[in-house]
Amino acid sequence: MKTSIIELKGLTKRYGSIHVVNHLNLNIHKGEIFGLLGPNGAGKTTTILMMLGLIEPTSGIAKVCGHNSISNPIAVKSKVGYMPDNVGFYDHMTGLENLIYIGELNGLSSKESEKEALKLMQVVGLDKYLNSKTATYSRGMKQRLGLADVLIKQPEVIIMDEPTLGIDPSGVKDFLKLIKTLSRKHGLTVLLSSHHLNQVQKICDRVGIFVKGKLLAQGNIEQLSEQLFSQTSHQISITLDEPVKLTQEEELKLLQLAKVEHIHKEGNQILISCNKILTPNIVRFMVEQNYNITSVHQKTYGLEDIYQKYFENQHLNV
Ligand SMILES: Nc1ncnc2c1ncn2[C@@H]1O[C@H](COP(=O)(O)OP(=O)(O)OP(=O)(O)O)[C@@H](O)[C@H]1O
Repeated sequence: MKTSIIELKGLTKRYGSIHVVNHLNLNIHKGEIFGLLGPNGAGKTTTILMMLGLIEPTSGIAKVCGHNSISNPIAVKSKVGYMPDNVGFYDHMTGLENLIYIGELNGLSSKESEKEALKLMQVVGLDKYLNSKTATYSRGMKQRLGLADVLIKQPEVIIMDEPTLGIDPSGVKDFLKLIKTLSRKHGLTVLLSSHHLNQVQKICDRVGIFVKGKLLAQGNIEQLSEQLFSQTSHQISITLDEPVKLTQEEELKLLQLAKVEHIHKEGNQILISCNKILTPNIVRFMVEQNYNITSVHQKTYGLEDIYQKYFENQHLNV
């Protein structure tokens, strides 16, 4: 059975009459990377701060590593490394000095802290910038140093608020890869909040879609896709060497293939929606009808599609 590291039960935060977080139930398991996704103002930061015991919930329970965040925030803080969206450093000190200082604040001796800091600067890829003042660090370098700050505490859980904000695309890729490697290597549980879907999709084991304080859905990409696109979960596009001229009879036969929902023809292309992967059957059918196929593309739904469906769908029920 999976061990829950973060457990939220009916977690609620109200300011006046406004529910910023509304009856949130969520379990995050040991070693998993969970992405809390939602637009600005969804309540992600408030949720994180309640998990850390920094904001008191109006009602409900938040537990991290078995400790109640409200009654035992110190125990929670000893297990969690928190990286806020804007990590601050002492700009007049070097990256290494900043990290050693954080190590000391977390109870390491100067010697231990220096040893650990040197190791971590290498882990996060800042070994060439040990002695540069953090005032000269780029945003991406600061995020890496922020991660080292978190790791020097040897946490069991890492919570990151918008960790990729303001980093360039190649920096983001490297940074997320680093998080994934660290999580897998050390069995670290990672919760990250973000609205950068494509990035998150690459490293998260599961995501939760959070809007106006409510968790609308949670699961891995395949599960969410299945829930949302169960009627037309697959689209196959076939390109021919000439404009598509399916006869009515052919179209009917195609529709009779089990699970074909819809056929759309445009120029040399035919787009078929079905709720089961039927690519081999459809290709065989087209070949049997003597059509020359130049390409076949099978669309699978990604997080971008899932997100869009939740946020841009007129029927959104929140
Ligand atoms: N102390 C407060 N008093 C009143 N409203 C607040 C307070 N703190 C947060 N809010 C409101 O709660 C809502 C959720 O804020 P929160 O910062 O948790 O969202 P978020 O999902 O982290 O968004 P962002 O990505 O913009 O940080 C916002 O509408 C915010 O204005």
